[in-house]
Amino acid sequence: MVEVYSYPNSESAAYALGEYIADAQDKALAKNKVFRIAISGGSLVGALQEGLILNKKVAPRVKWGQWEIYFVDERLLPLSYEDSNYGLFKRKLVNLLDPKVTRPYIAAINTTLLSPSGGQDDSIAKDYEKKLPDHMDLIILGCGEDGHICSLFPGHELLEENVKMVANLEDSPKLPPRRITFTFPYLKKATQIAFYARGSGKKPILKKVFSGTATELPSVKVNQFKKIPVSWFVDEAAIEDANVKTSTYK
Ligand SMILES: O=C(O)[C@H](O)[C@@H](O)[C@H](O)[C@H](O)COP(=O)(O)O
Repeated sequence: MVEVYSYPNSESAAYALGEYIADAQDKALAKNKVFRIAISGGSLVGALQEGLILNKKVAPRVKWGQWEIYFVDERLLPLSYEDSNYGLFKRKLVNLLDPKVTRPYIAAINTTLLSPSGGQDDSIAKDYEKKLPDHMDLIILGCGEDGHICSLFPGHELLEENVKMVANLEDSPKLPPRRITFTFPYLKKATQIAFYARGSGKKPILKKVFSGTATELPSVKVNQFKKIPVSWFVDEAAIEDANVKTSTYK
């Protein structure tokens, strides 16, 4: 079941996403001691800053010390590099937290396995897979202008991967080229999944995603997951050409 929550601008979409995440946290913590969430890179990280820190209604609800944070994909670079999703998340969120706040566990790639040749990239993927819980309470995805999610790109052989939960690739069309990524078998284990997409640049792809015919797109394959609630948080600029019923969260 897919819900599309649309807002006048990207900030209000991010604020609503923050409330949805806090609700998912509360649901998970009612059953377990930890909230296991996997996030994407890109514009989502800024939205998480808005929705979980700047959003003063949600910020006090976030129990960071009980969070385990994973990345649905990661670029195979040192964590301090501009393009590292881990580095971006630390800079944009964790470093902004009050020093008194207990820090979340954040699963980084094993950088001792990094090499210029990429000779151990498959070991980085295997090592990351070992860090993963059986499933995530929540996975938050972005949607690329080509409809990719994580580092799963339209037409790429990794879309057919049905054994590995985390795979590596060296030919990402979105730079940098060497990455690890969740695969569909792992995405399908999530309790719930949300997307965040903003801006007029996403208008063409969201029109395709909700056209009912673009079944080959990775983001559409997620919409078709059985038994996993999928929620999109979008701004009007991104969704206005899509033929889909929208509402607002809660
Ligand atoms: O590491 C990555 O590159 C992201 O995980 C990637 O999957 C992202 O979510 C999409 O490319 C959308 O990015 P934007 O939201 O910035 O367009």
